[in-house]
Parts: sequence; structure tokens; C-alpha cells
Amino acid sequence: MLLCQRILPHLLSLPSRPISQLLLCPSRFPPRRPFLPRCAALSQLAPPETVDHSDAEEPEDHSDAVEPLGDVQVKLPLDRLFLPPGASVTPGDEEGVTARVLKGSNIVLGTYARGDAQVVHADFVKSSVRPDDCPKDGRPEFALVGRSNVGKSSLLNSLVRRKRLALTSKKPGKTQCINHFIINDSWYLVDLPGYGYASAPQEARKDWDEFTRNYFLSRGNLVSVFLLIDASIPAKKIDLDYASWLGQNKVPMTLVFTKCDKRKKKKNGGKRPEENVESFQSLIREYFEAAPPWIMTSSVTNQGRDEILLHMSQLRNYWRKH
Ligand SMILES: Nc1nc2c(ncn2[C@@H]2O[C@H](COP(=O)(O)OP(=O)(O)OP(=O)(O)O)[C@@H](O)[C@H]2O)c(=O)[nH]1
Ligand SMILES: [Mg+2]
Repeated sequence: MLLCQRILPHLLSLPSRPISQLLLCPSRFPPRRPFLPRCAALSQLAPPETVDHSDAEEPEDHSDAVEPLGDVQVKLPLDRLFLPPGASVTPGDEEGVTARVLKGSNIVLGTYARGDAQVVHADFVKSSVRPDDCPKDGRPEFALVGRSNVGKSSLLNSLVRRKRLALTSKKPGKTQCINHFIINDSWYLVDLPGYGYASAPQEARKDWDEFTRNYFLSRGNLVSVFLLIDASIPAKKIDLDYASWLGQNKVPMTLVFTKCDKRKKKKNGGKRPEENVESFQSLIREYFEAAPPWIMTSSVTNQGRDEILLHMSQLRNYWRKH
């Protein structure tokens, strides 16, 4: 499938000025919105977990976790929701659409989400330093990209319910190649090197940047890029630029907000993750014709894991049919 035929966003009206200039604008954080109960469709679609590996996660006890995020669903106006490909809103059914929004996201669950969402098998396939070296079997794939240390490899491990399938580190710059992982023998998750790692040698930085961007532009079976943004800190210019670059190049993108378990104390001046998420979106909103899909996650509490897998399932199944 050619890149230009890829599903998804009706993306972008091209920025009329660099997106990062928006950082200079005052914050437009809107008033808090009423909450809806969590989406019922989710539990119906998620089949039981069957992964059995030596590094499988222990069941986690989060009973002492602070204020769990994501047990509530923020009600968003229709024009801020992401309607998956193949879905539409029937006049008069706005309530029905809102009820199908995945928890902690703006993503509506459509008819292409199937019972194939959960990960049953996951294996490392290969590391490539050039797009040409990547697997050539044409299976659909999703790539995880974001600043160094944002939590790409951790998210991958969370999605596949393994502790060390992808290597993680406290030090940025751990992942340095295009790493393919095969899921359920039918699709790929791709872990990419991070951008914005200031301590990397200049040449290495240029190489990673170039080969990941070439990969986005040349990979016909790339269903969507998942751009990870750290929700525990305010928006960064480099992330806004990256989102803008993907949009301008018509590369389908989902924004994944990471580290949503990290709660800064208001009295210390820190913003809550949901406030950082909202600010980031208000900064990019006017540059997109349609709202890009976004979702809040944590690899510590596994917030957003099932929801991302459902989102991937509906994108993948639509991609396969078109
Ligand atoms: N609190 C919290 N920490 C996280 C989360 N995700 C990742 N981390 C931590 O952030 C650090 C970096 O995680 P990685 O998954 O290695 O990040 P990466 O984006 O793959 O980094 P590079 O490969 O260097 O680009 C590790 O110390 C993780 O434990 C999260 O959701 N919450
Ligand atoms: Mg990594």
C-alpha cells in the first residue's frame, strides 16, 4: 500500500508559521469538563490474556497509587474526537458516539476493532540500521517514536506484558536501531531510537534522525506512528516540531502521552499530566484539520494498555481491508 493511500488523518492543514512559535502564546487551558463513566465497550472487546514468558510481568499492586487517572472519561466535544476510519456519526447519535470513546483518550471505538487486540505472542525479530534492512513481508506495523527517555521501550514492554522484551534504561539513548518485534505472528511493533538526546555524538544524532525519518517516508506497511510525549512535563518545542513534521509529511500519527502516573504537587508549581496533555493539544490543535488521536498512558500502572491495543486493532483491520 502506498504511503499516500494510508488510512487516517485527513491530517493537516500545513502550518502557516512554525508550530513552535505557539509556545510563546499564553496558555489556553480550558475549564474542567464534566466526566462520563468509563466506556463499556472496552471490556467486551478485550479477550483474556494468554502470554506466558519467563519475563512476564508479575501482577502489580497499585492499591496505594495516587489518585488513579483514567477511571473517569473526560467528555470531549465531537470535533475533538478521533473517528476511526470507516466510522461516521449519525445525526442524533452523538451520545452513542461519546459512549464509545476509549478511556483516557479522544479515540472512538469503531467497527474494525476485533477480538484480535490482545498480545498472545511477542518476539524480537531484528535490528536494522537502514529502512532497506527492515522485514519485507508486508505485515502491518506501528512505530513508537519520541524524545530519548520518554518511555518508548517501556511502553512496548507494557503492551506485550513482558518486562524486558525491549531494553530500557534510566539513561537516554538506549535504543539506537530500528527494532522489529512480531506480535501474534501477524503484525509488528517497532521500537525506534529517541530524538533530542543532547549528549549523543553529533554524527550519531544526525544518522538516527535521518534513518528514522527515511523509515517513516519509505515504509509502505507503516499503519501509524505513535508519537510519545512525556505528560509529566510541559510541552517541548522539539515534540511540537516533530508532530508538525509528521503532519506535513502526511504520516499518520497517534499522540501517546506517557508517564501519566507521575503526579506533580500543585503547591510545588508542577502541572498535572492531564493539564500538560491539554496544553499540548491546544498548541497543535489549530494546525490540524481533524483532531489527531491521542491517549494517556503509564508503563508503571499500565494505564492505556488495552485501549492502545484496541486502537491498533481497528487501524490494522481497516488497513488490511483497504
Ligand atoms: N514513572 C514512569 N516512568 C517511566 C514510564 N515509562 C518509562 N519510564 C522510565 O523512563 C526511563 C526511560 O524509559 P525507556 O523505555 O528506556 O525510554 P526510551 O524512550 O525507550 O529511551 P531511549 O531508548 O533512550 O530513547 C526508564 O527509567 C523507565 O523506567 C512511565 O510510564 N512512568
Ligand atoms: Mg528505548
